[in-house]
Amino acid sequence: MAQSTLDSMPGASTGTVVVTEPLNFWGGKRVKPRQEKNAEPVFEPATGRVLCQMVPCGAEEVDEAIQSAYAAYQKWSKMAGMERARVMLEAARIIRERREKIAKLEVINNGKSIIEALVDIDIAWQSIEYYAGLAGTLAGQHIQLPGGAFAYTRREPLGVCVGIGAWNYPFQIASLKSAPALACGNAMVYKPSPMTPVTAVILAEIYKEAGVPDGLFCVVQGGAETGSLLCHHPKVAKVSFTGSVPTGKKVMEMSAKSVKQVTLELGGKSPLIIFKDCELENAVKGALMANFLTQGQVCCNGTRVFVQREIMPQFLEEVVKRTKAIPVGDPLLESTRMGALISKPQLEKVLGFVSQAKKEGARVLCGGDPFVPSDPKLKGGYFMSPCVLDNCRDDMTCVKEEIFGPVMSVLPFDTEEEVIKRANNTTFGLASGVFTRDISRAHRVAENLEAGTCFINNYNISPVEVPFGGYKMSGFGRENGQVTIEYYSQLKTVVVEMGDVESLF
Ligand SMILES: NC(=O)c1ccc[n+]([C@@H]2O[C@H](COP(=O)([O-])OP(=O)(O)OC[C@H]3O[C@@H](n4cnc5c(N)ncnc54)[C@H](O)[C@@H]3O)[C@@H](O)[C@H]2O)c1
Ligand SMILES: C[N+](C)(C)CCCC=O
Repeated sequence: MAQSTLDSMPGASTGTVVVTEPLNFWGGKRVKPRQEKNAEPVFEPATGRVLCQMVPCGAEEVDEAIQSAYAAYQKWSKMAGMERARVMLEAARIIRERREKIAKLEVINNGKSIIEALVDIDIAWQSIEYYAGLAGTLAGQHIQLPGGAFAYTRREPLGVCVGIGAWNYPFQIASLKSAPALACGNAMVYKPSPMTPVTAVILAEIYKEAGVPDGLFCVVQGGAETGSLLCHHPKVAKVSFTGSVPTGKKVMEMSAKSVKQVTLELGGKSPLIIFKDCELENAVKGALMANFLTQGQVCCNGTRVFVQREIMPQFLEEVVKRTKAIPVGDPLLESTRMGALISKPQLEKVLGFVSQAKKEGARVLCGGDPFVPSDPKLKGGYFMSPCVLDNCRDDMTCVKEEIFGPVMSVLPFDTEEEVIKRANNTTFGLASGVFTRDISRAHRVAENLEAGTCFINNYNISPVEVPFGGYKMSGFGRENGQVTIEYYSQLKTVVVEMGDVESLF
């Protein structure tokens, strides 16, 4: 079964794939949905054609998946870290071996370019490999106490963790959440976005093939209702959520009812600050990387580009020239650099932001229109031309709200003090960036920006070894890096008396 969806991939082209296999996975196998009458069509963004049906899981199915994960957790958590590592390394190897096929399926479901999807799949296996490396290192402390007594700590798993993902990095988010969870000895029940249901189940099959106990990584399909069943389930110890701020708040509220641990990876409106002493070509390239990956549908994008006034004309000329040259079109072609947005409503929402920006006084320097590729099969796709907005002010909607599309807002500034104040004037705090040749300024700015990440002289690179997560309303907890072990484990203290009990009673 694992191979059936992927087997059609090598020769697959845009507009040809239909996925018919069940998309749920628990108890070690794909599971047919029970309530077919609730099926929702899932669209291929590049064509607007129906790719598959997503049937949301109800309470019984969610419970079955969680019970199956719990049974697997009891076996997996008793294995040595080194044993878990061996299985995880095998899963990473299989992903690496099938990277092209998985990337193709991701493109067909998500609309991003194949060149980006391949990187996403590489980050996925790297994450599993990285946490496999840490699995054997989990250890506690030994603490000496008076009279020969001592204490020690044990790093223990939490139990069944739930992962809830967004649609912009479907396979990668499922991997980034499950890798540290499994390394620590937990099981995971994962719910992908209802818009991108097809690749998480491939990950589940690969874990199974690699040798995890049946049920260790389960996939349940669905939207808000299924997500809420997961957050309320009494056997769930933790919820790791990636998505928007409003949904993140709901997840936190629901999890609070039974005091579940929560990690929230939420949205952003990140500032990218370009000083006049920067290396301009790199700064322009950085601004493009900060705005146009995955059609601009990236949480940590640097969508408020602050440019020091003296270099604004040169910056705009170069950034517009390069933006106009971005090849938009069939995401499965290697030459394409921008594919289709996730859905028609998302495309309309983003175009609406551009119209609103114009009404509020912004000037469109390029793009911002629906784009119809010449290839007839792409006529129904959700494409738009990447957009650069000039004449922006801090009070404009396009500067304040997360657009989640290929729209860069450019703002002038004069001094470092002023720009830091303006950059921090947001409820979000996911990422930030600074371009300058002045090393002291770079670190001073990084220190003063209220964001979970600051990129110096680059943007949107996130190796798996480096922690990633938000400040302020962009969330809390971290993904990637060693620190994430702490978010998927708990510390038990064992206190050992070696003498007699000195009782006060
Ligand atoms: N910080 C990060 O790492 C990161 C990464 C990717 C996306 N995002 C953010 O995600 C957003 C876009 O993704 P989206 O549109 O899928 O977000 P969303 O909040 O609409 O949905 C995210 C997930 O939550 C589920 N969900 C919806 N309502 C729920 C409920 N009541 N209870 C439980 N689950 C529920 C959805 O089905 C989906 O799986 C943007 O704001 C973006 O910035 C953040
Ligand atoms: C890999 N990137 C580009 C840093 C994206 C992280 C996930 C946010 O949407």
